[in-house]
Amino acid sequence: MAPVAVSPQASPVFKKRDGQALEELSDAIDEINVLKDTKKREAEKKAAEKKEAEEKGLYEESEFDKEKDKTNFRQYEDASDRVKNFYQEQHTKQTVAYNLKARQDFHSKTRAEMTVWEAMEKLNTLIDESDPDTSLSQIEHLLQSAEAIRRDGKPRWMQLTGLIHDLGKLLFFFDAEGQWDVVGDTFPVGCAFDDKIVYGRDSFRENEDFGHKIYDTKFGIYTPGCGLDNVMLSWGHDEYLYHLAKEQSTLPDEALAMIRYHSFYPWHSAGAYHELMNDHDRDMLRAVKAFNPYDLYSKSDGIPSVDELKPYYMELINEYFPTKVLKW
Ligand SMILES: O[C@H]1[C@H](O)[C@@H](O)[C@H](O)[C@@H](O)[C@H]1O
Ligand SMILES: [Fe+2]
Repeated sequence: MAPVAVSPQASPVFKKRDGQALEELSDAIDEINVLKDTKKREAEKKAAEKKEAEEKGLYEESEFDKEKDKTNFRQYEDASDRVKNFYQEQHTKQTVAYNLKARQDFHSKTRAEMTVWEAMEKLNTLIDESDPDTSLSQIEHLLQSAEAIRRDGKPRWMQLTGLIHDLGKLLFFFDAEGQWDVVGDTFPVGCAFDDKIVYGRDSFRENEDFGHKIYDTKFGIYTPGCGLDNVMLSWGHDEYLYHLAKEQSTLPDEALAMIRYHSFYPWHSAGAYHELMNDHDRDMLRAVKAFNPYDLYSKSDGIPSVDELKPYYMELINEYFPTKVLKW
């Protein structure tokens, strides 16, 4: 073998050993790198699988309500006068003019500053006059929804959405004119009232927009496919909390849609107003439909223990509301 240029002191034996050690070291480094790489890929794969499982979970059919008789819910014809009178008033007073004013008022000030849990406690005295299915306090209804979502193994952000979805009813304690501009099913104003709304088109006879030459036409002030973001839904707790959560939480779009549209039964359950949707709304409709059973059918579940559940939900609230004290 031809002599190699090495320093005269270096013995060929050592050189050979050094070379071997170097090679071994480089092999070891390679091995570690491969291992690191595999670990990284494994972690990425796991995260992707977890995300997929979570998302699949979101759209999977609800389990908790399998044994329930669904025909017992939302029976408006047999409902009490309290419910009937509520809708009579709501359908008369939710006009385009009122809705423009309500939105202006909303943006003009901060009504209170408090945490999500404080808001739940404040809401505790309100009994919803529009609801034929529960006379429980709102904190109990919220915990029932959240617990049903949790029991079915749905994503954490969805559990939190269940917990807060009706917190907008706090409006009642601020500027509301009654319950009619806080609770109840919602519907668009500015286009024809659909017959699929509770108690039908006829229940809007006293509304000043009924028979209006623009507002009472199929598309009214809107255009086909304009997207629900551009549609004025009757003002109340959904719209109010949606704006708040959009600005002050890190909840995903699906959660915001669940909040904004959960009372829009004519759309998410009866199939009305679909011509106004855009592609994003079609995606969101799936999420809202997935949420609906937890809102509606959990009303016949047992009464949850507020104190026992508080620690779990406090952690969840802090995860998605980084500022803790919110502007209401
Ligand atoms: O989201 C619900 C739903 O729309 C009910 O029908 C109504 O009675 C409640 O007020 C509301 O919170
Ligand atoms: Fe609600």
